[in-house]
Amino acid sequence: MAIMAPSDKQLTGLVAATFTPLTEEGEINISEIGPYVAYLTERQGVKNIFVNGTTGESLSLSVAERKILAEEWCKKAKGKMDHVTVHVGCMSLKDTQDLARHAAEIKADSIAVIAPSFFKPKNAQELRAYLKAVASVAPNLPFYYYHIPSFTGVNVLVRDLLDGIEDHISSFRGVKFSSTDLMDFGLCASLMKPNWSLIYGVDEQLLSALVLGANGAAGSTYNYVGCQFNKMLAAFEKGELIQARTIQFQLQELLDFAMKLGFDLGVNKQLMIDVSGLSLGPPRLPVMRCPPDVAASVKQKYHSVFRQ
Ligand SMILES: CC(=O)N[C@@H]([C@@H](O)[C@H](O)[C@H](O)CO)[C@@H](O)CC(=O)C(=O)O
Repeated sequence: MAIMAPSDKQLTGLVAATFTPLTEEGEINISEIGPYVAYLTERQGVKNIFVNGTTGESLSLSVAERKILAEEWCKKAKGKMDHVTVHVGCMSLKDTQDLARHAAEIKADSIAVIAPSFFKPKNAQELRAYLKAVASVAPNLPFYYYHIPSFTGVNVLVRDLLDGIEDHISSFRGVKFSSTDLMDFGLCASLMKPNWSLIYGVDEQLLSALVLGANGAAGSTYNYVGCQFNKMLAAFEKGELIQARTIQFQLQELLDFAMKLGFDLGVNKQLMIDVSGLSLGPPRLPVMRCPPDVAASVKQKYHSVFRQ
């Protein structure tokens, strides 16, 4: 059994899946990361971040850019954030291992990995072998499988993956579960070990996942409505289900409105820019910038739903 580093603290609560600040020309805008960290901690009450995930456009960034970002987030989060998870998944095992090694060097608190989506693992055994090969290069870093079948097309049931996983990956610490399959999620919850975390990633139905046993939540909307979700978590913990449901319904109302107008990363990033005032720039092609009329109506909806 590997001896875990002192950074092996359990991941719980809200985790903001960060957007990547880009300049208007599409280059990394590193100078926005310090203000971004301050905005999350001070205005949203969010103390955990998930860097270079789907929201962070990781698969549209080069490995070199991802290293620069991960390094800067870790630097700026030091002493301010409780936990920095770096997503290291790429299409190639070698690139993924490279990023996993790098995350260990820069002292990230944990890593998460999606399944590759071109040549896909076909079953739990193949997925486990892939994850083991990644974890083996950073054996002291807490390791999470990141399940996001809507993007990867890898529909291996997570409960099958969990079967005996610690015999293969001693640093395994849980799952970031971004699927709407609540039966698979519930079965994972029933298999959880005390030092694992089950982090849910579909913000619009977080409350259902909390009922089933989620330890926390990682998502894009916690960047700009984290303060509301923290109220929902507090209400849930106190057993005030009606209050928790009211907040969940508010977010559903906002996203339902945005989805009808074509909610995607471009719209999501623009919403974050409008709410936070940070200069996060456009998304990277092929994702398009949010059209101004869509941005204006989603922003108006945000203010009407979350009237302070
Ligand atoms: C598919 C997707 O983008 N899911 C988001 C959610 O936060 C999502 O934007 C939200 O639930 C609205 O659908 C997160 O799970 C993604 C995430 O955590 C990441 O950056 O990897």
